[in-house]
Amino acid sequence: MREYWTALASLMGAVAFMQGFLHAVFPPELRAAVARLLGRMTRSFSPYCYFDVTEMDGMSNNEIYDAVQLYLSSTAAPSSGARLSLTRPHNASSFTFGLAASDRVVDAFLGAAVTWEHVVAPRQSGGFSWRPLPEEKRRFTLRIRRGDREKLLPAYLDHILATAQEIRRRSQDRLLYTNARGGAMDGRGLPWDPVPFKHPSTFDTLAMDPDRKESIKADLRDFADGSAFYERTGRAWKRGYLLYGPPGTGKSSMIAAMANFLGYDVYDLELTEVSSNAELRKLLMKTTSKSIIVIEDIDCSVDLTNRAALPAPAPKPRPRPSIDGSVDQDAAGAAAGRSSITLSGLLNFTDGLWSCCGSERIFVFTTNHIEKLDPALLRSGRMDMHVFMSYCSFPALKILLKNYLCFQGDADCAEVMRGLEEWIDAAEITPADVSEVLIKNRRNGEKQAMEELLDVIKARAEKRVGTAAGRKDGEVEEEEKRAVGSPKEGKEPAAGNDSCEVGQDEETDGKKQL
Ligand SMILES: Nc1ncnc2c1ncn2[C@@H]1O[C@H](COP(=O)(O)OP(=O)(O)OP(=O)(O)O)[C@@H](O)[C@H]1O
Ligand SMILES: [Mg+2]
Repeated sequence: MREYWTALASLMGAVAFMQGFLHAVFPPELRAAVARLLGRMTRSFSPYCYFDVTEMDGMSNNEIYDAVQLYLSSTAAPSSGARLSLTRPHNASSFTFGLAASDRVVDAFLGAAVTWEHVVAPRQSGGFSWRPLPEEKRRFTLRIRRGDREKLLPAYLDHILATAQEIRRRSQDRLLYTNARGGAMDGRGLPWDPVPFKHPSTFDTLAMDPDRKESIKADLRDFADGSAFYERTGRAWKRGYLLYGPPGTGKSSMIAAMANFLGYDVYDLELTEVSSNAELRKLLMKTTSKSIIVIEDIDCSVDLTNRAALPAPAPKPRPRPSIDGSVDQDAAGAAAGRSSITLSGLLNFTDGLWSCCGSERIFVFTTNHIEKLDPALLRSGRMDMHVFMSYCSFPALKILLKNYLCFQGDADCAEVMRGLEEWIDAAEITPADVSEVLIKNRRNGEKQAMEELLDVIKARAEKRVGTAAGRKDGEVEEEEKRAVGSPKEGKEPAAGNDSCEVGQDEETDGKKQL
């Protein structure tokens, strides 16, 4: 035993001597160069190639690293044995999984297997940085077979980026953006202010004719799945909706329902805060795809009619005429200290070449007065769908009763239901007004709440009939014409221009009238 310990001690002494000798003869730089050379030689004989995706790209975050992390959260099945880390992104209400440090996961793409490794090493301190850097250096290393490199790489990376974007969209709560006054930029140089969008309106809670609702949902679904269609037909991947009807009929609720249905963000564009067409274009360029761009009350936002001849105010500097002699409208508007957005500027926004930067965007305009809109806005191809939000119909009322009173059609309410069905159309009451009555009476039990509603509806209908009878025929007709969204559901809407005179659910030149 003694000899054994003696032999071990002399061996360790020899190793220590050799190590000291090697360190003295071969400096660290030389050793590192030899290690690199050996690594290169092994790699050149290896059947695999390796790609590093580092967390930091210079001083900024590497977008691809984030995307890979998210992507692996969807592919790294727990059965693969990988250890997953749990995170919750900013503004999100759900958790996402990621690969933990020094773990590996195997993925397959186009029939080829690839391996991802998450490598974490401590960061060497030293060096000055304006921005605090993470204490660890993290990277993903992708290993693929040499022969698969050509076939896989670009397509696989595109697939990862697209999947990560989709996961982010699903896990992240919607955002509602508003444009800052006068195009002012925020800290990130963006003209839009985001807030979490948590509107509870969905197509289930929206009170409208079920067939029309289904057809709008189908249209939205077709749009969202229409990537190949839009590419094949050479059309920009965007769609325009014009929602019109009296106040309180659910136009804004419909926009929220659309956003929740598709999982899109909403850009609420306040036109009165935009001073020129150029600014409008900039705002458009800073929107992301998979979003709904909304202009509410388009008829009152800015005066979009007859803007061809903007008079230059006398005391202010006159706008310079351009080479062709025409007056610069933006400069004229700015000189006048007001918005100089023109109709053509707005049409370019939705229709022109600029509208195609980015993709998968829905434009929604709302108005209470469709007859006030310039026909150019309503022409075919401008707004693909014209949706008339009507007064509360009986099928819509049933949805409200279900939502507010959990009413399932009890037999002892049959009488009052018949009354509601009889009077609802004549009352021309909005879903907003019906909701108010139901909210106020919902604690009194469903039957009493419905009876209260019937009283309100009857009183309204009688008042309407009485008022109409008290006037001369001509006056009534005149009022009918002026009345906002006077046509009832199913009747032809009084759009006052050619583009709206199509039957319900009929499609003309890709534009639908609902
Ligand atoms: N069709 C509807 N289905 C369900 N709720 C509705 C509907 N219409 C109106 N409401 C209720 O009335 C409120 C006001 O509706 P909303 O703001 O969507 O109307 P609007 O048509 O946008 O009105 P405005 O023209 O004044 O902007 C909503 O908060 C919602 O609760
Ligand atoms: Mg509204």
